[in-house]
Amino acid sequence: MSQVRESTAFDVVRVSKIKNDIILNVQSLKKYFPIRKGFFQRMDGYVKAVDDVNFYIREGETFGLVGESGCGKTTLGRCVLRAIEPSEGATLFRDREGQMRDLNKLDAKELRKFRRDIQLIFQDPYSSLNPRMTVQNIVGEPLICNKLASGEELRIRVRQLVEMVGLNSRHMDRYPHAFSGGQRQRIGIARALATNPRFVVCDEAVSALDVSVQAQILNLLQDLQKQLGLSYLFISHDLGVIQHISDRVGVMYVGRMVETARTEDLFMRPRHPYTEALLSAKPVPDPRKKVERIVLAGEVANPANPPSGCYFHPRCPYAQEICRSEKPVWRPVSEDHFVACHRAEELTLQGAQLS
Ligand SMILES: Nc1ncnc2c1ncn2[C@@H]1O[C@H](COP(=O)(O)OP(=O)(O)OP(=O)(O)O)[C@@H](O)[C@H]1O
Repeated sequence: MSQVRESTAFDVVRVSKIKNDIILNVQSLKKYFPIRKGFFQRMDGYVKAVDDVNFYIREGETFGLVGESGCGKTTLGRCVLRAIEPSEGATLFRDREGQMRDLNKLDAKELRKFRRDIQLIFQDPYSSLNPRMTVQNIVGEPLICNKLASGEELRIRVRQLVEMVGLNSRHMDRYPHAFSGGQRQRIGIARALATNPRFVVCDEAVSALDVSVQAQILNLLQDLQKQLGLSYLFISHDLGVIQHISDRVGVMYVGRMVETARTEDLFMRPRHPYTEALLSAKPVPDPRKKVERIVLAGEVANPANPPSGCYFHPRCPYAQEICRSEKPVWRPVSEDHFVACHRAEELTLQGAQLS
């Protein structure tokens, strides 16, 4: 625990010291993309894609990350994987010996070791698989690259993985084009699981699929989680999917985490006005149970030039002077429920009907 920083504005550090079931603890994470202009590519500010984000994920849990397009979900997922370098902050990950290690401080060699433990399932099962490779080669590649299997052992391991995701192992010598979208996503999952990871980032993993196929893949991910003890960071813009799969949910707005809570708590008792508005737009199967839709005024803020104070204040129906001038502190409002809103303790907000 020596690498835990003391400087965060709230209690995640304390939480992680008390609870040893946290696998990932993200602290004050930032990713600012430089904006360059003109012939000389002069620096002209930053896009604050991830702006001081804090959250944690427990072992064996699914943490759903939701928010409008462009709010920074993908960038956050990539920073956690260190597929892109964060600008600042810590990503503490529990290693197999139980120690929390800051992934952002690891050198290339150490990071390679961790890469086996942390994998990514992509959104698009059509473009993420190499069309010139067979299923055997696609799924086997991470095993070869990490020197985990070769020869007959490799073939046996790939067959196990392919069967584990519900595909017929007789089709291992076929190419991706011979499979449907759902089957391709199963191949992508088998590949992600090849190195026996403990933590998987699922970035819009079912968004490109038909609704009936979505349900099958979500069920598969849940079965695999139970079987293998996986922890997921599940990124989606679809609240229905997030509600179905997540144990806890985080809501992002313009690069910032505005609220995290257990799924039922977040849906039934939101504490941030943006979460309330997002939930009010969620489709429900029974229209008689529809809650009043909150139509937000104005546009989503520009992450290159965010507003002062709370980034949501220009659109917030509850905004007061303090919201315009001061950034709200990220703080716990009840167990496992964190929020960044000046008025979180005094507002009673409308929840959603659970479907
Ligand atoms: N490489 C980059 N260079 C500059 N800006 C970037 C880069 N990647 C992302 N951004 C910007 O960062 C912000 C967050 O983008 P990101 O793709 O993470 O959002 P998102 O919530 O995943 O959106 P979507 O659901 O549409 O994928 C956006 O304003 C985007 O334009």
